[in-house]
Amino acid sequence: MPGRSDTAAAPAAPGTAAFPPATPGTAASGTAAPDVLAAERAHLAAAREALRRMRAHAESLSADMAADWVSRQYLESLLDQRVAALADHPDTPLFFGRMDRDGEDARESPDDDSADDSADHLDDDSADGPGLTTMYVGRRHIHDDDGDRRPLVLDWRAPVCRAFYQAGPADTMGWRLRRRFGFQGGELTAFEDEPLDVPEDAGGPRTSALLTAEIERPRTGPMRDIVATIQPEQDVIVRADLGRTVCVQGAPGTGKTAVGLHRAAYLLFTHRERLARSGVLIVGPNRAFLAYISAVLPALGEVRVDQATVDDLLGAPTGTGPAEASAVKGDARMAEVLRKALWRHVRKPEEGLVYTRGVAKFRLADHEVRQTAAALRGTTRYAAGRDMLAQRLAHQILVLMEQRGEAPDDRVQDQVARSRPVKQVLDAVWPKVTPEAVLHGLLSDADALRAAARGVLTDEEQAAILWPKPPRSPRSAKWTSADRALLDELADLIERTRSLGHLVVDEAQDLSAMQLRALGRRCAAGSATVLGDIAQGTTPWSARSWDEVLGHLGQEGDVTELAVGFRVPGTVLDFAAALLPHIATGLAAPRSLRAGAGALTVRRTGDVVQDAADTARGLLELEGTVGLIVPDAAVEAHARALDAAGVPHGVLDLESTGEDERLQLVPATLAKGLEFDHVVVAEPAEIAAAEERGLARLYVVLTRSVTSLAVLHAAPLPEPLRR
Ligand SMILES: Nc1ncnc2c1ncn2[C@@H]1O[C@H](COP(=O)(O)OP(=O)(O)OP(=O)(O)O)[C@@H](O)[C@H]1O
Repeated sequence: MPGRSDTAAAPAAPGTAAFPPATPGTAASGTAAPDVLAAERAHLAAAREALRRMRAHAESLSADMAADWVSRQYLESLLDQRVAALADHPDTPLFFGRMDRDGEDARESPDDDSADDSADHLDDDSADGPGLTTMYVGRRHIHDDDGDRRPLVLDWRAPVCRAFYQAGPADTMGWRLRRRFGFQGGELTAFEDEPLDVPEDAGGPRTSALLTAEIERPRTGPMRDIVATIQPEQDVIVRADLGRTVCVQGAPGTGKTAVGLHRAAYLLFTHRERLARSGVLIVGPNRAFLAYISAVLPALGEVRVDQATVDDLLGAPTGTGPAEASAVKGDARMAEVLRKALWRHVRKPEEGLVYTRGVAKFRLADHEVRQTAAALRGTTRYAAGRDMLAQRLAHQILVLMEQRGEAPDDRVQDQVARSRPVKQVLDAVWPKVTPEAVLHGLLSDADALRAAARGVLTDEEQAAILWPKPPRSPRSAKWTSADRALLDELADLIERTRSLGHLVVDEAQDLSAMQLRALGRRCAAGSATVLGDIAQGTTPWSARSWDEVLGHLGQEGDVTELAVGFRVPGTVLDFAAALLPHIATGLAAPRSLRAGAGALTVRRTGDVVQDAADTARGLLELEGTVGLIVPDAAVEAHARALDAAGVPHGVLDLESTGEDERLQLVPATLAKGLEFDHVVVAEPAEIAAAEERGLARLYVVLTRSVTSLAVLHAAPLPEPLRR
């Protein structure tokens, strides 16, 4: 896909004047506007020049003062990163907003907000904005190089910039005016003023032409950042404390993914050092989705955030299994079964321990070994327990040596612990195991499974997961995606999984309890941002409630809801919402920011495949991206029809993103999380019939468009969509 050249803030809406009014009666207008625009352009030029000087300064720094080679390499790489971060991309505006308040500008710099160092030092004092009467908000901090390093642009993540996103008439946060800028390319072409010190209801509800223009700006490639137009309710989530796990329920297009990515960028800025050590990870449903969101964090200056699918983390499946087996294997009760299965590997000793030193023999009776092993069983991770058993047995031998008048030291204890007789006892009593060997043993052997699952799984459930034809060895086993989560659980029972600092989990409603537990281990010492929509759950184990999800994740957190849809126009959203009562009772119908907007066509046709190709070709005449979303089984037929009609297109599959083509042919099961300016959906009934939660899949598919949706069908529409 093409890289984003205009990561910028909102451009002027096509067809609007250079100074689009934001709020009735408050816009820049008349003769004042050109002056204002000229002054703002002058500030942009000054900021650009200051950035050039900051970069020149960074380039002049040398790593030569480093004490040794390793430090020099490290310093050099930091300096390189700093120079790269200070690059000025001509198409990216250096600021997108401005705030004003009355008073004297104290001309002092807020705590250095630059993202190069840890910003852990940004304490509460700086949150109020020290002394500035005007501040410009942008993607990165830029300062003058005069003595007091006056900030020309503040990083949007600095505490003081919270006001740009959250101040309103109800709480002005000490500011008088918010100004948003519109850009075309790198050119500042428009501004929009919003006075904050007027009563809330004066002049009717506030709408921002620049926000609407930004949302409706045609898509050209991967997802873009929303830093210029983050909404107050989104900003609260973005800036939630690192220590807090936040769970966001939101209808399609309410900005959950965008919010999760901006939260990652915010946390990295605010806790740079801590998170550089512990790490931040974004988990998404598949590679196509990760590719789609991959440009957002780099555009925000964060290039070192890992993005992974659950398969990347737990290991790609090498086989598939029946849905009933996956459902049981995904259930949280499996954790107990696995725990029992693992600890059954610790066995009663048949013999004691005899350790020979010189002519002396030291003996521990079998009941002594048994007691020692029994005292440890289940109190630690399995591997640590084995090491501790070795040390305890060695210690008991040492006591016998002392009783004989010897004076052995710690080194002798280590020798004994590593000796052959102790190892033999360990192998008999507390053998080394691998997750694969334990699971292979469990799923191959009805007796072993019964022993571990007694009182936990029913006979039918046990039968569902028992392999009908067990593979000969763990190595030859074909592991399914559900098995991978079980292996991960076992791996953690054997050795503790390392926790990261923060995890962003998108489309979390689709994860099984066991997958959530696996992710929970990876943020056990940190926190998480959990994003999803119960109505878009398409797996047989999809979550019914967020409390349940948080419970499996092992995190305490607040559930918040995003209610306003930014992507999907009102007419399209209303059409899709007819499915809601059938897929998620209790969820309110989503609300679109652009209530009256959007073009919806529902057409019955004799030849869906041909009609879809023709419709897609017509849509390519318009600006922006086009998604042709079809039943998985029909992808090939549609690809052939597009080829025959000479319509250039990419085909999305699990590994690819359809490359650079504006038209993407999308199997229904890969549409989740994606969006296109124009969407054509082929044969909804077939999409709905293809899987157990097919209506939920259809809801996902119907909510991917920003501008228009065409639904083509030969078979009757699913009942809830017949109007
Ligand atoms: N504050 C905003 N300003 C501008 N655009 C926004 C804003 N919030 C969201 N959007 C845009 O709305 C679209 C939908 O956002 P996003 O994909 O994050 O929604 P979502 O809730 O994750 O959707 P889904 O559940 O369908 O995956 C994106 O194009 C995003 O850039």
